[in-house]
Amino acid sequence: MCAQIPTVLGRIARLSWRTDRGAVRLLIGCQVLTGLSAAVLLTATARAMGPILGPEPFADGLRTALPALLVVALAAALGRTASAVATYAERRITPLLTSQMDVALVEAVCRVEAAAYARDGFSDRQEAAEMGVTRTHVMVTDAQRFMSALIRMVTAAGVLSVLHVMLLPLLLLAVLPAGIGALLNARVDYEIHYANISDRNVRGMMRWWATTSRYGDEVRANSMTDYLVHWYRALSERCDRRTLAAAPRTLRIALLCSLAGGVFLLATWGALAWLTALGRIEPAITATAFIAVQTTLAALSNLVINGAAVFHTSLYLGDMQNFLDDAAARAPKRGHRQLAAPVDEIKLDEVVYQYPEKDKPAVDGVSLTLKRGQILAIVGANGSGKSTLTRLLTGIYLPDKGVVTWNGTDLADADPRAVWQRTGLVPQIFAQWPLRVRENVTLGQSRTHDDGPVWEAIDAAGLREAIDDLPSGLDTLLARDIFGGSELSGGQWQRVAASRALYRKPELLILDEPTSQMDPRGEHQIFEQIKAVAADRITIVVTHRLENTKVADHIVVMEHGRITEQGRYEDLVHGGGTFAELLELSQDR
Ligand SMILES: Nc1ncnc2c1ncn2[C@@H]1O[C@H](COP(=O)(O)OP(=O)(O)OP(=O)(O)O)[C@@H](O)[C@H]1O
Repeated sequence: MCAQIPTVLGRIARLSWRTDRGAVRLLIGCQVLTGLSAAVLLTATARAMGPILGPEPFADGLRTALPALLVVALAAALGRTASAVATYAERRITPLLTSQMDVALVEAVCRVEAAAYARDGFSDRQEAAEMGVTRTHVMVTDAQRFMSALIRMVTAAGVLSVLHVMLLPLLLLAVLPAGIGALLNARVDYEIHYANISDRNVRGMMRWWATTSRYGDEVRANSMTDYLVHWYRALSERCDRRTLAAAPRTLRIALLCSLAGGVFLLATWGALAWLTALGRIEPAITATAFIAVQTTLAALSNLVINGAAVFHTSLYLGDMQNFLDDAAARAPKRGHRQLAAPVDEIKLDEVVYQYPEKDKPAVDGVSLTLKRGQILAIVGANGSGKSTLTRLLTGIYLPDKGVVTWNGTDLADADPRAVWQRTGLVPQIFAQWPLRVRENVTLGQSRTHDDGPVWEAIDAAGLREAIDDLPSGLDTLLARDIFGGSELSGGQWQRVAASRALYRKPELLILDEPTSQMDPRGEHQIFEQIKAVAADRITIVVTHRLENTKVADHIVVMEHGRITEQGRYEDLVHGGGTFAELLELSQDR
């Protein structure tokens, strides 16, 4: 365990150095000053005690000792000032370092291949890594206190060794059990933390879902509150049970270590008294010995306690580093080929994709060719693979077998940014960003000071009236939970999602159930818009409203991950297949 401490200290030093070199220099300077002042203080104390406790009259002794006493006072003041400045330097580093770690974690998660989210335990490992960010808060403080205690201990121990060689080993034995206890308890804490990760992760997610105002109506009207609170409490109790189950273990460790430490401490004081009684330590410097023992004891205690804290932190930092390494390994490793503009053809050739932990492919041997100007409609039962197919078409997922090409370039070889710069997606479940209207439309695009294109996209989705009604138009914050924020209706939010995709003027426009929450007027407008802009791009519409597929040049019907029927609307309506059956069912009311 102790072997890890230098490595962790080195890592903390490197991270801190990268964050604020000036503060690190200041911190190191203060540490050195603290150590020096402790050494000067002890030496000057020894000098002062000689005349004060010597044979000459007390007043004369005091006068003789005055210069040494002044040095003691100055050293003490210097030590305290250095310690205060060290705290300031540490406070300059910690917030920046914590934010850096936090941003690194968020960035790592945002940059992994989307397929990584479906990997078993990814989310739990992320939760474990979050603890590393939290511990960053105390990391520099722990390291600084450890180093400061080490320096104090070295200086005080030097003085103590001069007094008698036996005193230092005895003191070491007195504090060692406390150190071992702290390390063992750190390990127990970490084990409990690890055992609770899954439950804590689920609890954190459920906390958000249960308390966000977004789902407040559903929670109340469906009488979910009691169940959710009960469930939340049950999860909390399960975590608490694990924590409590470890309490006797930590008590045993603490008691045994205190006992051993107490015995050795008694032996140290006994040894000091014995050495004084035997005259091995002069009575004149017994007071110095007393202070040296006290100082070394305090420094040693701080050393082992902060050493254990550094070790404790290292466990969580280890999790965070493992997660960051894992996320880096899961970042897209595709080629760097750029795409020739415009995108004239997107082709899927015998494409297969299976989610991890699933026993059947979600998309199973699909071949398809899309040409610029074409509108493709994808229909099929729930779970037939439509959304997964759109993820393959955009390169969000790469196929397990087969290839997806854009203008003949395999997406596995293409720079994903080049692909996504040309894509506009309205997913089934879209984000309702707690941002202003303008940012909700332009998010991900370079900033423009002209609102013309934003209004154009808003008009295309029929959203102008709703935006005009908002208190600050495009500047209105769309977050009802935030002071000054406003809220839109479900259909209006869906129009925002459509505006967002249209604003990008993408070469591939994918709309997955884009009008599921819209009124007929809104739905009509969106499909008119799709037709109006179709000539410049490839458009894909995924829908269960089969009437809407009339806009499409080509329709594919998916079943169990395969294309089982395809053609134009009129062909499929009279084809006697699944499409005709589904259409008939939708009209049978
Ligand atoms: N992220 C995921 N992880 C694991 N399995 C998934 C994931 N997303 C989808 N699946 C599975 O893949 C299959 C196809 O899902 P997909 O979402 O592509 O269907 P869909 O046709 O779009 O369905 P719907 O009409 O309900 O939107 C389903 O069996 C589903 O359970």
